[in-house]
Amino acid sequence: MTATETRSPEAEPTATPVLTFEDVVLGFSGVTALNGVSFTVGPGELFAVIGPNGAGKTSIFNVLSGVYRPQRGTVRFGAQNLIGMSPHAIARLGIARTFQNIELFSNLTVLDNLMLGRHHHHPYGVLAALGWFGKARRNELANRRAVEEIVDFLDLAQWRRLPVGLLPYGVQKRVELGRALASEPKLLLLDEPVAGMNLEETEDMARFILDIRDELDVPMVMVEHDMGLVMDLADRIMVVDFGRAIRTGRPREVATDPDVVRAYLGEEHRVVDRP
Ligand SMILES: Nc1ncnc2c1ncn2[C@@H]1O[C@H](COP(=O)(O)OP(=O)(O)OP(=O)(O)O)[C@@H](O)[C@H]1O
Repeated sequence: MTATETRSPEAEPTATPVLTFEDVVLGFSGVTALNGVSFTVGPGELFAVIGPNGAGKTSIFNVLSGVYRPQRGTVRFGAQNLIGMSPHAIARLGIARTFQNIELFSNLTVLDNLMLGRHHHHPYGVLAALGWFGKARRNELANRRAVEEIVDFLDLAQWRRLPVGLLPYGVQKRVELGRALASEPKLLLLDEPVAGMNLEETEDMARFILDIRDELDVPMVMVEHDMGLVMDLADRIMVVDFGRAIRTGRPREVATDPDVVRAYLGEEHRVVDRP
C-alpha cells in the first residue's frame, strides 16, 4: 500500500474539504520527515494524527502553519495554496495553533493574553488610532467583548485578572486554547492539548474540544499521544509511522487494523471498548 492510499475510502468525508494535504514530502539533509502524506479535513471535523515519536506529526503541523516548506506536494486551505506562504500570512487566513509547550506571556493576565490573540482584529495602528479614535475605540470594545465570551466559553472567569504564570498547568493550557480561539479561527491545530495533564484536567479539556467542534463548528487537526482521548473524540484518525500515513479511518477501524496494531499500538492496546 502506498502512503497516499487508505483502505477505507468510505470513511472520507463527502463534503468539500476545508483542508487538503496532498502527497507532501519533507526532508532534512538525509532525514525524510514526511514521505508522501495525504489527508483531508472536512467542515466541522475533528481529525487526529497519531504515531510514535519521530513519526512526522509535528512536521505536518509545521508544514500546515508555514514553518517548514515541503519539497513536494500541495496544501490547500479552501481555494488557497499554503505552500510558500509565511506563518503570519497563514495565521491571517484563519489557521490558529496551540503548542506542545505553553506559549503565553506568563506575567500578563488571562484577559491580556486573550487580547493578544485578537491582534489580527486590530486594523488600526497607534497613529491611525490617534486620527480614528472613534473607530479604534469601537474596535477595542468589540475585541474586549469577544474575549469575555471566550472567558465564559472556557470557564476562565475566576482567573481572568490573574497573571497566567500563577495558574495551574491545566488552566494555562486552557488559556492557550482561548488565545487561539480569540483569533476566530477557521481551522484549529491542537498540538498535544492534554500533554502533562492529570485526569480531571484532561476531562475538562476533552469537553472544551468537543464544545469547539459542536458549538463553534470549528474544524480541528489534533496531534495527541493520549490514545483514550483520541479514540473518544476524533471523527477520523490518521496513523503515521516513519513519515508515512499507514492508515486513515474512523477510530474503531484504525484501532482494529492489524498494521496499526503491529506498527504502533501494540498488542496491549488492541481495542478500546470504552463505556
Ligand atoms: N528541523 C529539523 N531538522 C532535522 N530533522 C528534523 C527537523 N524536524 C523534524 N526532523 C526529523 O523529522 C522526523 C519527524 O519528526 P517530527 O518532530 O515531525 O516527529 P513527531 O511525530 O512529531 O515526534 P514527537 O512525537 O516526538 O513529537 C524525525 O526524524 C525528526 O528528527
